[in-house]
Amino acid sequence: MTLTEYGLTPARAAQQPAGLTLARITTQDRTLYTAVVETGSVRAEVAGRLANMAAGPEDFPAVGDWVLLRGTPTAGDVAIIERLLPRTSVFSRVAAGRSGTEQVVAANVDTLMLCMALDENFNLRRMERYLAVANASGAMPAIVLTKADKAPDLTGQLSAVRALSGEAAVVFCDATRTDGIAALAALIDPGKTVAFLGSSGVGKTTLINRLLGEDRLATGAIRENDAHGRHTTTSRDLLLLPSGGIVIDTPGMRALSLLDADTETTFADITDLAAHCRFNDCTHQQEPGCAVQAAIAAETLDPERLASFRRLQQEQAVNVALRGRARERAKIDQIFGSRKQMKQVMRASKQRRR
Ligand SMILES: Nc1nc2c(ncn2[C@@H]2O[C@H](COP(=O)(O)OP(=O)(O)OP(=O)(O)O)[C@@H](O)[C@H]2O)c(=O)[nH]1
Ligand SMILES: [Zn+2]
Repeated sequence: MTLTEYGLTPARAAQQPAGLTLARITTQDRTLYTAVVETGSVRAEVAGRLANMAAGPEDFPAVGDWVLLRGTPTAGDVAIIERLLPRTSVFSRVAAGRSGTEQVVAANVDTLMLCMALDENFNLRRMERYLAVANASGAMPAIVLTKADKAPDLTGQLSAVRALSGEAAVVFCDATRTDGIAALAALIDPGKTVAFLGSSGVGKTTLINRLLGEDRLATGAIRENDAHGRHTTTSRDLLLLPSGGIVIDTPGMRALSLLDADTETTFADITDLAAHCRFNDCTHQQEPGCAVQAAIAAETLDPERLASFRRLQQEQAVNVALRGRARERAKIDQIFGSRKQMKQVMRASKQRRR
């Protein structure tokens, strides 16, 4: 086993200072991690406080992260995580409990496979939402249309998706055929990390199993769900594919809540049009000289796409506000223990100054 198989690049390798060992997190169970080093797997825990840690839960390692371990642990050791290396991409969700608290579920995904079935669940607005999330994450989006055997109008559906895909590759799969996922497999380069996003039942497990090779893992063996539908087997969060790719498969990754969205990139056609509106602050509703409304009148822009753009923008604004507040709370808790204690500290320091 070598770290290159786990996606180590020369640029990452250069980030290893003397006395510390580079490792990639493969599983996480609360504060206990498994990580791979050059000689194999180690169990790892975070040092009391990460050297470069700011404050929030987003600063803790997650599956896919590159970290630096204290000393030179080898396979089977229990290691201490000293530092978290910068991420190329990050996926978060709102943690259960306190509203707005961010929880990182995966990091350093190169390509995010946005999965949608071509059957009756096909929905272009949902794909726009996935694209907005992917475009904000730092990972490259790719669109994977599943269940091609159930497509009522494959050609029409493909061109509708291509019209909104931007830079993302678009492939379709039919898992009922032996060669049905070749186009997907071709998107996964050796040493690159991918993850699958899509609603329940679109066929993500089926695709991952196919990529792993059927003889290696039978369906159902990858994920042993408990009564709450969560993984009980956490040892399969980061998987090596026989073809040399890496798949991150965590439950939080599969159904993403919209924490970050990049509507500018995702709706580049609309933002380009808006640049030609007469008024800088045009809301594209009934202003004169609105280039967006003109495109709708000319039937070159789908009004539903404009509605989708608006909806995502509004949701994003709310999320940004919520997140700002949650981050502030987390910082206060970390520094002072609680808001109440912070107030006491402030009062005391005010009195001292008098
Ligand atoms: N007809 C058809 N059925 C498929 C195809 N791919 C998957 N299925 C079926 O769709 C169902 C759901 O597939 P899964 O792979 O479990 O879906 P999933 O996205 O992993 O679902 P969750 O685990 O709930 O997230 C299964 O019954 C599969 O056999 C396909 O290409 N064509
Ligand atoms: Zn306008």
